[in-house]
Amino acid sequence: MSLRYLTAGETHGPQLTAIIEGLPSNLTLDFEELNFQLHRRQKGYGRGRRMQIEKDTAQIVGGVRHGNTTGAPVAVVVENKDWTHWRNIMNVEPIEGTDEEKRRVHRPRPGHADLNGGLKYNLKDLRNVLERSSARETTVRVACGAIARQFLAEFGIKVAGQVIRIGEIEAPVHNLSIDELIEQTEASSVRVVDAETEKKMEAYIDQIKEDGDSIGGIVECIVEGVPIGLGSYVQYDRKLDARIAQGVMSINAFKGVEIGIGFEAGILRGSQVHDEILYSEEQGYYRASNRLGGFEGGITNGMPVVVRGVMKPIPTLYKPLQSVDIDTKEAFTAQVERSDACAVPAASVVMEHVVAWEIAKAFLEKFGGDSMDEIKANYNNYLAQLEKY
Ligand SMILES: Cc1cc2nc3c(=O)[nH]c(=O)nc-3n(C[C@H](O)[C@H](O)[C@H](O)COP(=O)(O)O)c2cc1C
Ligand SMILES: C=C(O[C@@H]1CC(C(=O)O)=C[C@@H](OP(=O)(O)O)[C@H]1O)C(=O)O
Repeated sequence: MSLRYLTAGETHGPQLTAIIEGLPSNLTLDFEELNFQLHRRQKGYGRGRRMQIEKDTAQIVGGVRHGNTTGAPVAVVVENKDWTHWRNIMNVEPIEGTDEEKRRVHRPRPGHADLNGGLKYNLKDLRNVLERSSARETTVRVACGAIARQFLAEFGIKVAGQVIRIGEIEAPVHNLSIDELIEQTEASSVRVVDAETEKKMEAYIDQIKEDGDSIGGIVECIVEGVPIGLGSYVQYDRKLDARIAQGVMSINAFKGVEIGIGFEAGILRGSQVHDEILYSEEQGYYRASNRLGGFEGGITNGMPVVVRGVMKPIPTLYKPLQSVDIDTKEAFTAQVERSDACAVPAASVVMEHVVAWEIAKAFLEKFGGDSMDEIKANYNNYLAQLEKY
């Protein structure tokens, strides 16, 4: 059975829920580390007031005993603290009340799922759309990814993320190791490694917010220690770079994905793009560069996996754009809901976990087994095979 999960829950409902299937038994979970990852997603300069209300904590309500997975589906719950303020508005049972009391949404926000969702599901209260389309759902996606990340760590695979750009401001290129990158971005409010860029980005976000506007950016995820051979060229849906791209594109507000140098590959010559092959006794086969971001033929080549994603600006604007009231069809400005001005730093944490998930899934497909011991034996066997090749 391949690794998979489903999520359920609304942004202002009682909780988000995820059920993960396909995890092996005897994976020891570090709950503190899991909650640390949820906490990281909540941070980042430019977030709105909601993040001050929530204190995201994962409750594991199935599939784990005494800290270890059992092989059964793992069920994860994250409560919405804000629900206490929305209890009546979000009631499952019918309740009497005016539109105002029900916080009905009827002036769709351009760029959010409001209008498309309303038309598609024939919903006249667009709250029914935004409650589920909200990026609040990424909380439990991070919880699932954090478990995947712990699984990968058992095999020495490390995941880092950083912000490359917020609007007009670009972070300078650096040469840090993955451990240094993890440490330094962790200490930054915008998840960059130098203090000067951090200050510039903060001031820029302040200005955008003051203007009643929003801003997007570019984020990067790096995964080190990935073995050669995950994914496959033999079938379109087994290409791991393609699966990672789908995962990244599925994050709310993401509009594009690049692997390695990505779109630059359309500008440069072949001799400037392809990574030359080298061999040494200690390292085996390796590459002189990593422009292709760790992939050839949809298969990992042992170099770090490097993925970039672009996030558009947040659709909810405090100075709203033109829209149409779905009741009267009259021109109106879009509804204003409480909102972030910039969620790029938070989104980079989401991307790390989405990428970790896809790699863990491909890892399990290759070295699959029902327990950690079985997977480790399969993995070591494969490493020995590579060595003999
Ligand atoms: C971490 C994160 C936080 C977000 N916060 C908001 C927000 O506060 N307000 C908003 O309108 N959109 C926010 N978004 C973006 C919307 O969820 C997204 O634009 C919407 O679901 C429509 O989907 P699409 O942009 O992928 O087409 C956020 C996205 C992410 C990843
Ligand atoms: C709740 C989260 O992000 C939310 C994502 C979001 C949206 O429309 O996507 C809108 C906002 O919701 P609210 O109106 O309740 O403040 C964000 O706060 C979160 O990231 O946990």
